[in-house]
Amino acid sequence: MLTLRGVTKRYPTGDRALTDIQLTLPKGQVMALIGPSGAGKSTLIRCVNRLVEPTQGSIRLEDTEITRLSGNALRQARRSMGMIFQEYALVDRLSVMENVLSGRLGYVGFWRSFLRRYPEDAVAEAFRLLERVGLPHAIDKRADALSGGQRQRVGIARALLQSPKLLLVDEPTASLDPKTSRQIMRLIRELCAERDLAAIINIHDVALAQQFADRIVGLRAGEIVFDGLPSELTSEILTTIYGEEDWDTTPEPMDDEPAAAPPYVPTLQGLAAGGAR
Ligand SMILES: Nc1ncnc2c1ncn2[C@@H]1O[C@H](COP(=O)(O)OP(=O)(O)OP(=O)(O)O)[C@@H](O)[C@H]1O
Repeated sequence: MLTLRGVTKRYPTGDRALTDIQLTLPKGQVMALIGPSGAGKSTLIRCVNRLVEPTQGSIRLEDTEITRLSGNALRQARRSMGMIFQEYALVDRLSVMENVLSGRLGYVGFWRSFLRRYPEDAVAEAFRLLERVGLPHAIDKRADALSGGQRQRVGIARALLQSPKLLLVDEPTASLDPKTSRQIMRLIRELCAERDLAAIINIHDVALAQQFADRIVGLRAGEIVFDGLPSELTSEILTTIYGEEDWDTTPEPMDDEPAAAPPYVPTLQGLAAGGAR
């Protein structure tokens, strides 16, 4: 349903961020995009909705050749791709409901949205979505009164109000604690399953990616170096993606430290044993 062929991005500075990316994402598939800083993950996600212009290659969403569009047609195509951001991108002084409704800005006319008059069906759907993401009691709260996890739930509801065909998710858990991160990833996964919605999730946390994605794509220096199932992600493959590291050990307490519980560090072994929290 989403197909990338030969996508290359070279920034005007000369940085080559992506090289000849070939990728097909079927309907309903949740794909995690992992890789070290600077590997090109954000660039790839942003090329799909053309927030970043690919230098070469083609991007197709169902029957629409995204790379050929401009003006109104591009705006329309972007509506079919919901974006969820690391820093939530909410308007702090607006209520939760108004933030969610802003997901419809591309549909209602400028004056209507300026006057904040949204069609009844959009308001009804926003209520349903806020209920679904677990925020039915926060509808009238200002966005800046919410916790990080609640803000991300608003971001998810806003993206879904667009009725997207595809979700583009950029480090959704980077600012969240481990438990909230898991809840957010679980929510995204469940919503994708309920709606047969495909998602590309750019994420640094490999354990979360393994736990909640159907497929993992590893980028290194702008190239795909792994594309497979979460269960296929071995230490060797992690080394191919990120470089040399001892992936299977957890830190030992120092001799003079009390034997407190070690900090949670997900390991492949722990995950295989179902030990991830
Ligand atoms: N606007 C830009 N202008 C020039 N170079 C850029 C720009 N944005 C990104 N780059 C370069 O493109 C490469 C890929 O960057 P990108 O942000 O896509 O990587 P990333 O994998 O998302 O990194 P991170 O995990 O740190 O967010 C890097 O070398 C980066 O310096």
